[in-house]
Amino acid sequence: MFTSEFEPVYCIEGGTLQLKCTVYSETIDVHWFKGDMEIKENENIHIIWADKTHLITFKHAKVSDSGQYCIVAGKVQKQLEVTVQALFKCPLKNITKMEGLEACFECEVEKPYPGVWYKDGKELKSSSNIKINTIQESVHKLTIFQTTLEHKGKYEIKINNILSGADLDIKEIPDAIKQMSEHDRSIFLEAAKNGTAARYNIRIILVGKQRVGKTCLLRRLMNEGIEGVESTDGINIEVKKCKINLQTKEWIFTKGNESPLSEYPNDQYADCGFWDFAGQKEFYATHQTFLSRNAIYLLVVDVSEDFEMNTFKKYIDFWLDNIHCYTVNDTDESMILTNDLLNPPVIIIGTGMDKVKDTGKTKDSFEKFINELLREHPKRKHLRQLCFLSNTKPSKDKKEFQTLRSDIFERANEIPKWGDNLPTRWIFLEKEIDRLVDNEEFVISYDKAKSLASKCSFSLEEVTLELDSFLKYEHEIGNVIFSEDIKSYIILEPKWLVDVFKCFVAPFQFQNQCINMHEWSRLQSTGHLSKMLIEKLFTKIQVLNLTENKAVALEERNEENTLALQILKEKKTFALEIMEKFDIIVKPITTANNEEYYIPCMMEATEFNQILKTFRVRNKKCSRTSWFGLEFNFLPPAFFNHILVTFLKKYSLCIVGDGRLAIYRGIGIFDLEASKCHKLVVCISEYSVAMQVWQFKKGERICYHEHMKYLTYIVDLLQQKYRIKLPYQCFLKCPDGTHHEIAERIYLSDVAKTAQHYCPKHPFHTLDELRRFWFEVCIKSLRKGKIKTREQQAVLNDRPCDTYCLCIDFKCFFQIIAFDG
Ligand SMILES: Nc1nc2c(ncn2[C@@H]2O[C@H](COP(=O)(O)OP(=O)(O)OP(=O)(O)O)[C@@H](O)[C@H]2O)c(=O)[nH]1
Repeated sequence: MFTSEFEPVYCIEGGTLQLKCTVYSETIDVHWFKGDMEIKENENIHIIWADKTHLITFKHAKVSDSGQYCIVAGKVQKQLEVTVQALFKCPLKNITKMEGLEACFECEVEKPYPGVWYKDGKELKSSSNIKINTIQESVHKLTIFQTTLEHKGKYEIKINNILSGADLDIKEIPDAIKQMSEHDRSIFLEAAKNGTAARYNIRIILVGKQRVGKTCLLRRLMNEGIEGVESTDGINIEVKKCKINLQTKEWIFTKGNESPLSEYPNDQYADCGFWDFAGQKEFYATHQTFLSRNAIYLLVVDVSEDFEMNTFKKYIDFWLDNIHCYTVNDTDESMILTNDLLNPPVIIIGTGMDKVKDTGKTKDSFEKFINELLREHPKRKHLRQLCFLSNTKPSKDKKEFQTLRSDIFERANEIPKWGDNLPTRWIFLEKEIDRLVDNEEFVISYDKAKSLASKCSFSLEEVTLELDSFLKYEHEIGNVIFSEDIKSYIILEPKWLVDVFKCFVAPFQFQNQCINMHEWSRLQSTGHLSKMLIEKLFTKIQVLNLTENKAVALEERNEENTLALQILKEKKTFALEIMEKFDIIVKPITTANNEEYYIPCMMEATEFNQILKTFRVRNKKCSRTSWFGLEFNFLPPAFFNHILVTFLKKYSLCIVGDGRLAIYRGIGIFDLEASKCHKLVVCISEYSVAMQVWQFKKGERICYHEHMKYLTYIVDLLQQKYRIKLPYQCFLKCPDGTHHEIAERIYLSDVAKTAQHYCPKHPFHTLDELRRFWFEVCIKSLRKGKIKTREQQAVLNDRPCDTYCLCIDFKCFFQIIAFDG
């Protein structure tokens, strides 16, 4: 029947596929089959014959055209093997890259054809950031040099009418990395070249007044009972005990000695950590270190209390202010959710519902109360919802806590970029650190961290550089505590630092091991922290608890213990250094080169009048300058310390008669020069810092401008360092006035309006009188027209007085005008 041979046919996808046969007579009908199906003509398939020759043509062959074909002529059939080879030897592959890195799509084709690239259906051309090229005509490449989030999308290449496509996913650089230096960012990107993975963290911070039920609420959230709950000493941190399934939103807890949750994959489960802050005020000086901008805050209040009580309002205001200062400025995108919402989110939880008679009424009046309290204040924008419950008498199925868990998860989702994409090797190192923490190794040496980093394939030549960037990132997000200037040790578990802090900063109820020590009462009155007291206070932490006697005994026994002892000593020194770093303790500068530690936040308050008496300030031979001060909308308690400690590190403290240093709670008195006739007094009260100079030499007209400038400088610097915003305004006050009372303050933003100010102690003060101690240019000379340029007149007449402050230095005058404009 057939007069032709049937050889296997081969063709490349997109090309023309032709199958041919000849039969012995023109009258014979030929039918083409693939499998059982007869092939019919369509726009891609043509079937023709001429005389004895039959031909079937596939215009654009597809890979699916491959297979066994059957050609039937009368009752005879022949088999024919057809292979259509895919055009793309190597098709495009999906790519996931960290933003900022290079992304390169590549494909290889069987036959050299030109290709056209598309992104989301639109043709792409080469540009400064995009390169399109071909290697030996068969490898097509598309390179995007510096990817941004806009480059995300579907990329395709069309070659000989065949498309190959793949997705480009761009992972955003974690926010914490964006805040770091250019150098750290480039190290991060280098590490990210070897692959990245996502990691989700939720930090839930419970805050509020003491005894309102924070710890009970934490226990309830963790599905535990509330028996035996005691007042919290410091901060109770519960981490690595809870994971949340990102899909099902189920919360998974471990209890007691159950195996840790490390087997749950990071990209499918979020790590959830709880930080329960003690409510006693004494702890506030150290709490700031552990507050975070990347957290969900549960502000707990006992709604069975009288809302109208001043303390009730004060605590809500206080915590919302504390949280609000993380909203750095209005352009910080990560903090602004929408026009009406700011991050970090806050849920107010009203406990004690079992104690109120009419729950409906309580809810209504609490809502009304919050509305009144916050009104139009921007801090209101952190508030997400109010929630009412009882810890002691929950509902039967405890559904209210389940609902709260779901709400918390929803809030976490709202925090932009809450899933951080990290270089895979960084995640490995995080896991190594978790393992150490599971074995209760909370502090490790830098060398040990280095060897762990090498184990996790950190770049060999630059292991310390990459390790430092990694540690800075982990510090920024609150997983570890690391400081580049005290590198000897790294705190892997913030709990350790909380423990160190609470050894020193805690209400007396938690310090009764010191009850019999006169050093303790000395600390309270003078701030002095003796070596013996340090040792005693350290006994509060198990791992640092080794008294000298025990130590010597150990030392005598064997060498290994000597080494252990050495490490222990080093860790104690490190603990002190780190407390110094956080301004909890300080070695003040004195003329006698003081080497002793002081702890200003643990001192009891001293009456200012008492200090005036000690220094005989009311003596005729002493004159006092006006007060210059800054009044803040809100000043976090830790800033109280930071400001005072910064002065203690720069200015030499006065020494009082009995050899005591002139440091008091919130007050430092410093000698400005060797004759000790000029004493700078810095006073920090609730929401203000004020300074005055006591002059024990008459007849001098000195301007203390540089000290005033130093104060504003450090306040601005501290805000930058801690990335919080603390708006303030400058004020002046009569020399005899009290620094902490708001009454009679003359705000610099008002002084341009009047030249004289009423004073209750004296009939009035001229502005010049108050200003001349702090500002070199007095308004009088401006008024008298000694300075005549138009700009200067403008300063005199219209400019807000903050501009005056900056204008005093004539050398700067020109720049300042430009600054204001
Ligand atoms: N009736 C009632 N009592 C509660 C409720 N929540 C907590 N308590 C009780 O209040 C007391 C203090 O509870 P904690 O959970 O320790 O309070 P806290 O806010 O953590 O206290 P600090 O750690 O000192 O700041 C305990 O005796 C609890 O039993 C509640 O909803 N109703």
